Amino acid sequence: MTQLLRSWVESANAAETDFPLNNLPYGSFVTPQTSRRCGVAIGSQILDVSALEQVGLLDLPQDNVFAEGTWNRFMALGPQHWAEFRAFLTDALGDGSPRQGDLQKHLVPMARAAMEMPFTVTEYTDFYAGRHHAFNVGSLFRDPANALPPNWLHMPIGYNGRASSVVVSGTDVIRPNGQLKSPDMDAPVFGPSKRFDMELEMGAIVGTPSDGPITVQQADDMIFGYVLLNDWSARDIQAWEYAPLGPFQAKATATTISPWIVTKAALEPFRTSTPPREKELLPYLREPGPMLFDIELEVGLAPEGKPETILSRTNYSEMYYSAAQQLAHHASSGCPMRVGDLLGSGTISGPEKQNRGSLLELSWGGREPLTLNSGETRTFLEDGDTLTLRGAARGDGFRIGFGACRGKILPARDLP
Ligand SMILES: O=C(O)/C=C/C(=O)CC(=O)CC(=O)O
Ligand SMILES: [Ca+2]
Ligand SMILES: [Mg+2]
Repeated sequence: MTQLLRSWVESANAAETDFPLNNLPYGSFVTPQTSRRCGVAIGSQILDVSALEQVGLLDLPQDNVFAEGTWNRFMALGPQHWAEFRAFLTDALGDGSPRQGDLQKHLVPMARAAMEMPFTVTEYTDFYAGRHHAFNVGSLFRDPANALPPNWLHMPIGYNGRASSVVVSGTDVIRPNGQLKSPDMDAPVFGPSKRFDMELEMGAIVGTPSDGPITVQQADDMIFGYVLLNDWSARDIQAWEYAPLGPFQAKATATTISPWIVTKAALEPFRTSTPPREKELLPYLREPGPMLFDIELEVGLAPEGKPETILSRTNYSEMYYSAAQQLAHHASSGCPMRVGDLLGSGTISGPEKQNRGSLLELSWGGREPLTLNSGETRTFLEDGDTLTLRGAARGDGFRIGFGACRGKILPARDLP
């Protein structure tokens, strides 16, 4: 098991930090004094790499890689530069580094910074690759006897989402209006969703473009890093609109991501395999090695002014298909993939009730309300609720964390 790497930034050596030297995730931030910057999380601090670039302390093949304050231009430099930059940071932030004096001036306390979107999302696709979630939703929306669609064990099913809807943690989420029609109604009405829900997912970020089919190994090599992702979902809008083309407005309100991109490099020690195949996959989808990661996940709900209740705990290793398999499938038609494309894993539910990654499943379609620590009950989200996803891979005496992925629900807009 990998050990904690010690840093001269003391807060990075604490067992409970999300951001030890082993992690070094990438984000974007502003402070009251500065415009948008690219930063690297280290303990309770952010290393301002836009400033390091400006003063000439970085050795990169191009100018102005970090000038815009997003990580897209850095991603486009490619895997060799990703590795070199990470090696530079690991060395320069390591205990006893002679660069401490130069870098110390460019540390910003996280408490003074507000996080922005770490990258510009080029396109966004969401998958449906968690077996427990697909089984549960199939049972609730369709037929418990045929819960999994016939194609499900043969390919990672997905839909094209909206890049424009992806927001960074901390952004409020306005309850959507939409067409609602329950089975007992003759005609739909238009109004606020009454079954507004979350989905606990991971997002994979494409860092290398492709133009044509790729192998699963090539797909894994193309992935730059991972974020936590909450695919906010209006179940009442979804149930009425989804046939036959899939989710549309139900999932177009917002998708929240965690502020830090945890690189694939930081997650390498935590690789794990997808579960045994129930049906043999076609060759283009077979994995040459372990391509999932052991990442513990949880979701908490805090009503306005009340303490949080943990609703669910699960693990990314529950997925049936890895992000690499999803990316290989996505490109299999010749669909070009681009730097900054975001792939949602699909909702990550586990085998037990306390491992379910959506309220749809936790409340079993609204029929079994949950009781919160405050004594209130919930089937779906109420206005004023704050939902927080957290995730970390656990090493020996350290954790590779993502920071919180949080959103608060605001009341629906007045109708147009
Ligand atoms: O089974 C359906 O009709 C729809 C399921 C979903 O909610 C789609 C989705 O976002 C997939 C996922 O997150 O796993
Ligand atoms: Ca989803
Ligand atoms: Mg969405």
